[in-house]
Amino acid sequence: IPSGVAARAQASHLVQGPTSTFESAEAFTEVTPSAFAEYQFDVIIVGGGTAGMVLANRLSASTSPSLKVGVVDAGTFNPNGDPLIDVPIYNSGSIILNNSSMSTIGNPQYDWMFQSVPQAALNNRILDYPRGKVLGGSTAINAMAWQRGEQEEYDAWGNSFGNGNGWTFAGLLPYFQRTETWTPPRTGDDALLNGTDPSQIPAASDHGFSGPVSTSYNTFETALDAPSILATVSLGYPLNNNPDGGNSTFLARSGITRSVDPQTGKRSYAASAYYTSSIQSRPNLNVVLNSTVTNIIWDPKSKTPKAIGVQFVNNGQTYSVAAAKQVILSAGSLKSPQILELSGVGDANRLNQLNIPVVLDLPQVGENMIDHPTTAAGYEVQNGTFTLDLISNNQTFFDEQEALYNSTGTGAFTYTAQISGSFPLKSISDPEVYSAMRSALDAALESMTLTPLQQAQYDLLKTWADDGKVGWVMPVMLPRGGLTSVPEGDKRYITVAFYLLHEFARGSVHINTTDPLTMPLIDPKYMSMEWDLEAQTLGGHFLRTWVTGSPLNDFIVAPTVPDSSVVTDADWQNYIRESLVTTHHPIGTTAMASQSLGGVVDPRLNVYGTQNLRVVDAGVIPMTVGAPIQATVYAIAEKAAGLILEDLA
Ligand SMILES: Cc1cc2nc3c(=O)[nH]c(=O)nc-3n(C[C@H](O)[C@H](O)[C@H](O)COP(=O)(O)OP(=O)(O)OC[C@H]3O[C@@H](n4cnc5c(N)ncnc54)[C@H](O)[C@@H]3O)c2cc1C
Repeated sequence: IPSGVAARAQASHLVQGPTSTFESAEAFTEVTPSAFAEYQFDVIIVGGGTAGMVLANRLSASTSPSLKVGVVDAGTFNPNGDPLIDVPIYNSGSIILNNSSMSTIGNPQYDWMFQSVPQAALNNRILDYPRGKVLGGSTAINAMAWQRGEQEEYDAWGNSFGNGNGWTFAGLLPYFQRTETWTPPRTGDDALLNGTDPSQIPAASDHGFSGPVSTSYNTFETALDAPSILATVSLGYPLNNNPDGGNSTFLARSGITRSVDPQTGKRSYAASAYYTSSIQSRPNLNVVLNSTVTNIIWDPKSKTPKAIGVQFVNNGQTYSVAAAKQVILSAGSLKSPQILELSGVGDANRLNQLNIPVVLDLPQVGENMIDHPTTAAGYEVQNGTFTLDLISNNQTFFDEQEALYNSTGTGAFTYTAQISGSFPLKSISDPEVYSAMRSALDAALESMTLTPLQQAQYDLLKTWADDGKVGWVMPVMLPRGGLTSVPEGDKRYITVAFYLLHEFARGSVHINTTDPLTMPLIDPKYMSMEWDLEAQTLGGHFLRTWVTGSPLNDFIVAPTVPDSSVVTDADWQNYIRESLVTTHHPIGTTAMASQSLGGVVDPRLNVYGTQNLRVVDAGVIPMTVGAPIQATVYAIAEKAAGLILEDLA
């Protein structure tokens, strides 16, 4: 059996292998920072990530108005494509191949490599917080799950936070569709669940067919995929035929949608999709790389704070670039608040302490951080079970799959986690346990001083939990080990994990220094609310139940980590405190909500109290949805592009 080292040698071979994701490598010419700073832009986009590249594309396409658009990104871009980004299996390369240089995550060439502050409720652990630091942002390093949340969750943005009908599920649906070119899943004997007929696959009418991002379904399966779905059926849960249509609960019969091009088997992401060579050659669009924006430049003549440009640092040099009409912060939910605070927009007390002149007292900047934390459980499965462990422990399999991928873009190298769906809390809890949790929650909330936004959010969350319709935990299956324990020899594993979709904890991200190149203090405050820990504990019990469902139970040998001694609530809580990590979906730090609720941006995504300044990224999501968030961020940016063009016309 080949060693991991041999597997890594093969893998590094592959790094030179695959060809460009882009139509042609010719179009992209890197602009120098000094040349970029000289241009007279109408719009400057800070951050060429998920939202930023959508805006760059849509705004520079407009003829009325016609706009000169500049994008400043701190990361790099390889127009010839990059296997670590393009080849889906490398998303988890560091785990599968036990080598972080084989992965974008944990690799400073691609990842900001943020870390949280010590988390009091997690035994003071400091958690890694990866974020994409390349053109395309976090979509270049994410796990490619392409899911939407529940209709109620989006409707709340419009109806409960004062943003109006445009920000409801129905209002956003055209923008979800505008983003994607969707390829339906397989049916019949070829389907993930044998015999799935065309009436049981997702509704084409909910999807888009001419958008930049290619979305599709896995075509490669291990021995554990279908049994994991069927196990929930044997436990009495329904399956979801159409999880992207506004009801995302329970496991997706066809697997979840993913952002992978089914023709090439490559990741489809914000740079490959929205910045193709024809877009790269637009004369009115310029992108400057390796350049970190430090602050907004304000018009000294304007009474209300008016953004007229930004400063950025490239290779130790500071540059200023002008924006005649608009500065858009799309630096992501962990970085846009930092830029606002460094520019004097934030809580006046905090800014005063750092001697930053207060341009605008907007106390909610950087508050209201909400995420999806995760706990995972590993099991050893029967010897010889066909799992993805073969990639790291069987050289022949690796070679075959590498050759297959390079010639056809199919096979194990295209695998992304596909068994997932959200489960309402009541569907996995005993009624008595649930009602005890609810009483304790009410008591806890009564003793807290809530912001108006929290009050509105918690009212909704309690209703959703009680109604038992909105998903609360999201189980996910990975057909391999390496996540909770180091795989041994030729053994085979399954990892089951669950995301907590609706935390009550509210974290924050703030600066504690005026140095713009220092990472902000990221404090998700995970499990700081007892309810969250109890909900997460229910998730732990659910994972144990899941693997007892038939026919998955036939494969299970024994739990690895946590081991079989973890049984009671207290055991699970200890395990959760020791092992919980982020699922990488922080939102809410520049929330779109009415001013009376403490919003940072209005429904047109303008920063309250300013002129010519918007935030468009995951930070504007006022309360999280029960799904990974990339599809939602793309939809927000598509909608924002329309709003901006209307306002600038
Ligand atoms: C490891 C990981 C796995 C994930 N998995 C999934 C998944 O499977 N499915 C899913 O739906 N979601 C997933 N997500 C979440 C999702 O990808 C992100 O929430 C989303 O892409 C965020 O988009 P954004 O536009 O807000 O920010 P980003 O896409 O992160 O873009 C921000 C951009 O701004 C740039 N930037 C930041 N600060 C500055 C500055 N000061 N100056 C210049 N440029 C700057 C960054 O380099 C980056 O390009 C994952 C995220 C990560 C990190």
